[in-house]
Formats: sequence, structure tokens, C-alpha cells
Amino acid sequence: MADYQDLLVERLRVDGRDEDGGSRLLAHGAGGRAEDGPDGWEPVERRTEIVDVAGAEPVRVDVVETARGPLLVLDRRRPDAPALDLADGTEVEGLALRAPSRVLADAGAEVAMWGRRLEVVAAVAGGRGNPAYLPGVALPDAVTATTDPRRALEGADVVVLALPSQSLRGVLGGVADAVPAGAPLVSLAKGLESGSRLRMSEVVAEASGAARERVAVVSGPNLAREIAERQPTATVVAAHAPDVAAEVAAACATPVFRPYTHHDVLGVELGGVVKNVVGLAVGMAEGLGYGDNAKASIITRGLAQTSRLAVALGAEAATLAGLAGMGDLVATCASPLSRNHQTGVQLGRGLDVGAAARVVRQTAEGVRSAPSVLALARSAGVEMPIVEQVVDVVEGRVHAREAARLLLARDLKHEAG
Ligand SMILES: NC(=O)C1=CN([C@@H]2O[C@H](COP(=O)(O)OP(=O)(O)OC[C@H]3O[C@@H](n4cnc5c(N)ncnc54)[C@H](OP(=O)(O)O)[C@@H]3O)[C@@H](O)[C@H]2O)C=CC1
Ligand SMILES: O=C(CO)COP(=O)(O)O
Repeated sequence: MADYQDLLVERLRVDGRDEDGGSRLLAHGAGGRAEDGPDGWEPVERRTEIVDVAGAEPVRVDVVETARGPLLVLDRRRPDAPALDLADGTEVEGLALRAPSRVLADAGAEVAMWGRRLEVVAAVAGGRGNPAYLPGVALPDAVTATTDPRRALEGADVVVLALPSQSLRGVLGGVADAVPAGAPLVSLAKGLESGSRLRMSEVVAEASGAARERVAVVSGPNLAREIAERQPTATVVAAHAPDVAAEVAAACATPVFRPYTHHDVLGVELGGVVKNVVGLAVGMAEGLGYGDNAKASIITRGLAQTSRLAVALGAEAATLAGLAGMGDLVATCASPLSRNHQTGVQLGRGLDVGAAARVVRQTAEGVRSAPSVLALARSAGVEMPIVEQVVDVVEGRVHAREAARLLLARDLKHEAG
């Protein structure tokens, strides 16, 4: 165990019963040693968390937590004893983990992360990072984690929503009443909601009930793995309210992460949405064995079509030439880390969407967004041939090779037309 984590012996006493019949516990203050403090017996938090398990029924987990941290062992002299079925007045010695997050939280630095899976949350809270998504990356000590979204939201100055686009409304809507009043709500998601075709800033405002001025989006060439490795990058923080954009930018700026503020929320979001679809197309070209000329052509025409759509919907053309447009498009189309790119490669090799998803195993937003982008484009009277072909491949109507042939066979035209 790293030297900044502590295992503390807790002196615990059973003090009656909870409403559900389990033992109510008190802990002796300051690590359970009487000489450590005058505060005597103090309440212990006990709650049940529901843990989703892939391919099985959810599991109920009893969590017992003292002021020092969660109990790993309730009774260290009888570790196999039934956890919370002790006679009134019994005293036991538990073991509490004081994790780095807790130590840093005490020192004032707080990033409270919510996750739905106990094993992920336990790994993050225990200083082991997130081995499932970011193997080999140590997360900052200041990140704490919980499976209880309300605890994560408690007292938050800024609420950051890093969820796949199709899950965001449900998750946020379920805890909207717990979002601290006045805290900016920041979306990192790069997709359109299927059905409503709403952008994520719109979904956030609807699901939370917050005014749109409280919502910000962060978008740019921001591949998660590189950021987690503290490799330098820049990004855009867009909000309708300049002070909200500035507040969020100040909150996330580091020596290697440089945010620029922007007012064009629509343009910034559309850049992030459509680059995923173009990333699928570039991946398909790669999967088909095409070279860099083909990929550069798709990137360039993809950006032209994205800008056309964005401007038709009311965004500024210059936004799409910036970090959230061209910048993110280049990162996605060039990097093997991009899940949209990876998914495209699998589609180009002939796999269908389901099989490609099983290979890539993480969210490729372009797959769900492509039909919504196409519908938006049609409603705005904008032609997006690359998106059209991606939709046809994703929906299994044509093979990627045929999609490429159809794109190349289109009528000749002026490049700026
Ligand atoms: N990864 C990246 O490089 C970047 C991603 N983004 C955007 O961020 C958004 C999220 O992507 P990302 O985190 O990478 O996606 P991943 O697929 O890597 O991870 C999805 C995360 O969301 C959780 N999740 C999914 N559905 C739900 C749900 N219904 N309730 C609760 N939690 C859920 C997953 O939990 P579980 O593990 O339990 O399934 C997992 O932690 C996307 O819109 C993406 O475009 C933006 C910039 C960079
Ligand atoms: O948006 C991203 C980089 O900016 C991440 O791209 P993927 O979702 O394709 O991995």
C-alpha cells in the first residue's frame, strides 16, 4: 500500500438497531483511540449501495463509513462474522481506509467523481486509478469517488457531465434536485440525443431545469488517454454567459491543458458531434486499406460539410476552423486512440456495427449521432454526402467499399460550391 494511505483501527460500539434491523454503530473519535481526542463516540454512516453487474442482477452492498473513511473490515478479530448482526453494547475493532482522496479533501482540493460500478469507484478511491478505462494511469490524489451521485454533487462549485450522449438525460434528470443552485453545468459529451436531435447543452438545461446561461461545453482535441498522461493540449470552453465560460476555463486550466473561451456554443458542439461521424469515415478508409491521400480528402471535405451545416443552423464558420472544429477532427481522424476512428476501421474491414462495438468496447458516439446529423442536415437543406454514406454503412445497407465508390462517383462540382 502506498505511503499516503492509512489503515486505521476503529473502536466501534453497537448502539441499538436501525429501522431495517441492522446494528447501529458508533465509532470512537480520531481513529478509535481515546487518547487521540476528546470527542468520544460519534455516529457512523451506514448506507446500502446498488452495484450494477454486467450480465447479472445488481448487487446490494452495505457500506459503513467513519469520519476517517470506509471500513474494510468491521471486526478484525472475527473478519468472517456476519457484518451487522451484533448484540447491543458489543465493542469491536474495525479497519478503516483513509485514502489519499480523503487526505486531500481534508486539505481542500476536491474532485468528487461519481461512477455506477463499485469496482471502478473502489479502485479510484483506493488510489489505483481506473484500470478498466485508463490502465497504467495514476489519477490525481485529489480525485475521490462514490457510487452515490448525490454525495458527488454535494457542495459542488462546478458540475462536469462526462457521459455518453444517450445516457446523459436519464442520469442528470434523476438527480436534478441535488445539483447545487448556481453551479455551472459542464458537458463533455460529443453527440446528439437520438429522437430529439438535441445537442448536449440543450439536454443538460432540460434535464436539470437550469437556465441555458448556466451550461457550458468543453470540446476540442482532447483524447482522454493523452490528457490522463498529462500530455499538452488545448480546448474550447463555450457558454452563452461569458462569466460562466471564464469560470470553467479557470477551473480546468493547468500548465498542460489550455482552455480558450468561446461564445458560439452551437458551433463548438456541432464540431464535436460531426467530427465523430467523419472519424468513422476516415477509419473506414483505413480499414479498406486506402492511403493518406484518401484520408486527407475525407477530413477536408468532412470539415467543409460540417461548416456548411453549422452555418446553416446559425453557428459561426470561424468556430469550425478552430480547436473544436478542425482541431478535434484532426485528432480523431489521425489518432489510433479515437474510438470512432477504431470503429470505422472495423466497419471498413467488413464487420457490422455490433461486431465493431464488441472489438472497440467503448462509446463511439458517431454511430448513434450519424442518423441525427443527417436528419438535421436534411431539415436545414444541407447536403452531407459523407454523413449519408456513413449512415448507410452503419445501418448495414451498403459495404464501406461501395460507400467509397459512391462518394467518388458523385457529379463533379466546384470545391467551394
Ligand atoms: N474518451 C475521450 O477521449 C473523450 C470523450 N468525450 C466524450 O465524453 C462522453 C463520454 O465518453 P467516454 O467517457 O469516453 O465513454 P466511455 O465509453 O469510455 O465510458 C462511458 C462511461 O460512462 C458510464 N456510463 C455509460 N452509461 C451510463 C449510464 N447510463 N449511467 C451511468 N454511467 C454510465 C460508463 O460506466 P460503465 O463503465 O459502468 O459502463 C463509463 O464510465 C462522450 O460523449 C465522448 O464523446 C469527449 C472528449 C474525449
Ligand atoms: O473526442 C475525442 C477526442 O477529442 C475522443 O474521440 P473518440 O470518442 O473517437 O475516442
